[in-house]
Amino acid sequence: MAAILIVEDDLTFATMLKTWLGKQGFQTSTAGDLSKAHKLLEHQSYDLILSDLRLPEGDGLSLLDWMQKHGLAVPFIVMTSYADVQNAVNAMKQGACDYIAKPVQPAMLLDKIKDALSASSATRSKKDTAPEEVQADTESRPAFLEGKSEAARQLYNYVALVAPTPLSVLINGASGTGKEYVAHRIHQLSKRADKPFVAIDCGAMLKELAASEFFGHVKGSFTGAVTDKTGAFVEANGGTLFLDEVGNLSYDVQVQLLRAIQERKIRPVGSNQEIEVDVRLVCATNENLQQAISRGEFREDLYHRLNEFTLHMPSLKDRGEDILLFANFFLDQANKELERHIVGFDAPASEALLNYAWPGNLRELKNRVKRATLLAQDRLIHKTDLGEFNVINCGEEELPAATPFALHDKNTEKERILQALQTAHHNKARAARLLGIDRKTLYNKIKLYDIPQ
Ligand SMILES: Nc1ncnc2c1ncn2[C@@H]1O[C@H](COP(=O)(O)OP(=O)(O)OP(=O)(O)O)[C@@H](O)[C@H]1O
Repeated sequence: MAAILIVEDDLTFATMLKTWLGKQGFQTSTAGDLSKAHKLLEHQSYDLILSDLRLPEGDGLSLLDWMQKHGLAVPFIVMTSYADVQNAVNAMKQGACDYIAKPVQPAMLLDKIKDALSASSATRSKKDTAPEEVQADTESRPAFLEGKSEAARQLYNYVALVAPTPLSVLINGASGTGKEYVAHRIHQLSKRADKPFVAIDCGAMLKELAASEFFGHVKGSFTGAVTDKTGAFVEANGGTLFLDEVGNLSYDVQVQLLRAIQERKIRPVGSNQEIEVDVRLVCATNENLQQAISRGEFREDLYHRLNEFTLHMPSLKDRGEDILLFANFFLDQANKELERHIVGFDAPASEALLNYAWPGNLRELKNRVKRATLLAQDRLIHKTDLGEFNVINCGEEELPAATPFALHDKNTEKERILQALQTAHHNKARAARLLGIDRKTLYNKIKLYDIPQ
């Protein structure tokens, strides 16, 4: 039985319509004004909306607008007087599927309702019949959104310019801003798109195994080398090698890496044969490598090799217009993953999303939206579903100088690391400072305790 919402301030007419539609086999609710309509739409699902054009506190057009902002795509029929036909046409331009002039002729209204309902179920089943296509697409490459803010426009202009060139790219930006996603994008838009994209997390790599990770090894070359191993350079041959957290490489490994890049040859550990390689390097860092150079921790010659072109990732708080776009994008992803059908965010939730400083950037937004999708009781996400928004500023200067989560006891170590990561919004540099350990140690412990990243 299709459910219809009647939005009409003339109560007598609304009741007549309700009774008559009920007799035709429809389930109906009525709203006398916009706020009641908003409330009903937030809590219930409708198959069709029948709305008067003129309403107290606004009109049918503003209801359409509200629905679009909340991602509600429900067939919408406007009821209007003859004098208002131009506005009805405007409503159709804005997304209404039909209009009917008052006084309403019941037979004509019934035809229009049936047409609108069958058109909408046809669109739905068309969407439902192509799941494999959607599936294949989302599985073969990461689902990606660019955004519409000025900062995003500039970033993707640069990405489009640099991607097809052979230049090595250094992407810098705070944790969770999407550096790895941009690296993928560069690969997809490059001439190497049909060759491999290999990602190495230098932050999580043990110093002793780094050479083997990059260049491979031959069986028996060191204790534990029980089989031959192909390194990342050979795996990525012809394609792109992405080095995340490149600032974490030890000095020795930096020397070996520089040599491989300069000579375009590598030698697996324990082998005396050199292998020619052709890889494009894209690296990411959330620390200031120039400062690392001045401290003598990062080689300047390697820095210049890796940094033929720099991309700076904007923080989410500087991408105001993109916040709700990403929130809805992550909501779609979460709905699929969690098999839920949440349709959007209510006004206070949207406002909270827009006003928050997002210290954990896109990663934090994605996590909050996923959690809210799971918790939401209604069709729309409310502010309370999104959790607390009181930690507004997590800038370095705000961090306590002491190490409140310091690791003293092996039994509680994992729990403390989890707490520190949560407090630092999964920014590992900050979490490491809170714990009083360096970032490499934190990465090793994350691996040791199998903490999801
Ligand atoms: N453009 C995008 N479109 C869709 N999702 C994105 C996009 N950018 C980032 N994300 C999401 O945000 C999360 C964080 O992105 P990513 O891992 O690329 O950030 P990062 O800057 O490399 O973080 P870190 O420095 O901590 O490694 C990812 O899990 C991804 O799901």
